[in-house]
Formats: sequence, structure tokens, C-alpha cells
Amino acid sequence: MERNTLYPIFVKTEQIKILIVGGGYVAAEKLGFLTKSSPNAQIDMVAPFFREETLALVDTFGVHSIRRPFLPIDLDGIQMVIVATDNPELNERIYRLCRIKGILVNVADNPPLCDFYMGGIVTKGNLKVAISTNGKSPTVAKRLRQLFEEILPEELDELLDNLNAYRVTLKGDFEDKVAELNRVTRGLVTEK
Ligand SMILES: C[C@@]1(CC(=O)O)c2cc3[nH]c(cc4nc(cc5[nH]c(cc(n2)[C@H]1CCC(=O)O)[C@@](C)(CC(=O)O)[C@@H]5CCC(=O)O)C(CC(=O)O)=C4CCC(=O)O)c(CCC(=O)O)c3CC(=O)O
Ligand SMILES: NC(=O)C1=CN([C@@H]2O[C@H](COP(=O)(O)OP(=O)(O)OC[C@H]3O[C@@H](n4cnc5c(N)ncnc54)[C@H](O)[C@@H]3O)[C@@H](O)[C@H]2O)C=CC1
Repeated sequence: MERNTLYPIFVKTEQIKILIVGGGYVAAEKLGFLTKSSPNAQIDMVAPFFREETLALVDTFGVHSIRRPFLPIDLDGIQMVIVATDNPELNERIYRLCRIKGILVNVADNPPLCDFYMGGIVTKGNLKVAISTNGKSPTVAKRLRQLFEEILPEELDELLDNLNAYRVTLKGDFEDKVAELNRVTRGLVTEK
């Protein structure tokens, strides 16, 4: 069986700077998913033209938007880029520039030009689940996201809070704490 070898990381989006190039439908969709999961993300956007739905998100989430064509100087101080223009040659040029500068880049909906993929994301309080199909079917990632949003109970966050409160009361060395936390949560994985 083929295996997904992508490594998911959970980025502190308020500590890095993200640039989205383009302001159209695809840009709005990616910005929408990004801000849904990370409303405090620090995001710049550059495009000569912004659609209504993009502008609404720009306003809501305090995105810094620049209304002109992309310039290489836009990459200064940026750690992550999402490219979503309607100009495939430009998209590829920006991809190469990012590679040279060591900036992580995703050309939306263009897997060969992605250092990372966006995923389906479920958030319940402190819990976050990210889903990837290795690019095989974004639609399945979306459907699974919807399924988990529905079936994961809101109380899961309470469980995390309770276990965190218990965790800080535990004395003993690291191994003792691991053993105790495993003991109290064993019921979650053993059949009744
Ligand atoms: C590889 C990847 C790269 C990337 O963009 O990061 C990629 C690639 C492509 N997407 C395409 C299309 C669609 N994408 C979606 C939806 C999502 N796409 C997302 C991620 C990814 N999309 C990455 C892989 C993720 C993984 O590993 O599974 C999600 C999860 C997250 C996000 O977008 O932030 C978000 C759902 C979020 C949610 O709902 O929770 C829908 C469904 C819909 O909109 O209803 C469609 C239309 C139906 C269809 O085509 O399947 C096309 C064809 C374009 C064309 O026709 O030319 C390509 C190119 C190709 O596959 O070759
Ligand atoms: N809309 C969709 O569902 C899909 C679109 N695509 C492709 O993705 C691309 C983008 O699509 P949309 O977002 O729908 O197009 P769009 O027309 O809504 O947006 C294109 C954006 O690119 C910007 N742009 C153009 N030149 C630029 C430059 N030099 N610098 C910065 N920004 C620039 C425009 O100002 C505009 O904001 C298209 O090539 C389309 O074929 C692919 C799959 C699905």
C-alpha cells in the first residue's frame, strides 16, 4: 500500500509572516481556511485586484493588503507563501524565488509546486486534527473534516483541561507521570 509521508506541523501563525499572492476566488478560499483555523495569523496579501469575498475576509481578519502586481520585494520578511494568481508563469516564477530564498511555498491546487499542502482541519477548543489525503482527493479531506467536526464532542476540550489540571499536580519523575497519565486514560482506548 502507498503511504503518506508528509509530516504535519502545527505552525504558530501569529509568530511568522505569511504572504498570499492573488486576491481572487482561490485566494479567498485559502484565506478563508487559514483564518478559520488561525484567526490571529499575520497575513500580507498582494494583488492588483481583490474580489468582494476576499475583501470581506481582509477586513475581518486585519490582513495587510497591497493593491498592485507582485514584486520580489514582497517576499522580504516572509516565511510562508501561498500563491493563487491566474497567471501560471508568474505562479511558477514565485515558486522558484521562494525556493531560492528558503521560504516555504504552496501554489494553490498545483501539487508539483508545493513545499507543503493545506489540509482539512478540525478544531474543538484546544484540540486540532489535520487531515491529508496526500493530494489524492481534497474532496475526501473536506468530507472527513465535516464528519469529524460533527462527531467529535465539544466535551473533548473539557477532558483536555481536566487532564492538564491533573498533569500539573503530578509529582515524581517523568516516567512516573507518563505511567499515571496512561493509567487514567486507559479507559479511552480499551473496549467496554
Ligand atoms: C494537493 C493540494 C495542494 C494545496 O492546494 O494545498 C490540493 C490540490 C488540488 N485541489 C483541487 C481541487 C479542490 N480542492 C478542494 C478543497 C480543498 N483542497 C485542499 C487541499 C489541497 N488541494 C491539497 C491536498 C490536500 C490533501 O492532501 O488531501 C483543502 C483540504 C484545504 C485547503 O484548500 O486549504 C480543501 C478542503 C478544505 C475543507 O473543506 O476543509 C476541493 C473541494 C471543494 O472545494 O469542495 C476541490 C474541487 C474538487 C476536486 O477537484 O477534488 C485540485 C484540482 C484543481 C483543478 O481542477 O485544476 C487540486 C490539484 C490536483 O489535485 O492536482
Ligand atoms: N476558481 C476555481 O475554483 C479554480 C481556479 N483554478 C485556477 O486558479 C487560478 C486562479 O483562479 P481564481 O482565483 O478563480 O481567479 P481570479 O480571477 O478570481 O483571481 C486571480 C487573481 O490573481 C491576481 N493577479 C493577477 N496577476 C497578478 C500579479 N501579477 N500579482 C499578484 N496578483 C495577480 C488578480 O488580481 C486576481 O486577484 C486560475 O488560473 C484558475 O484557472 C483552478 C482550479 C479551480
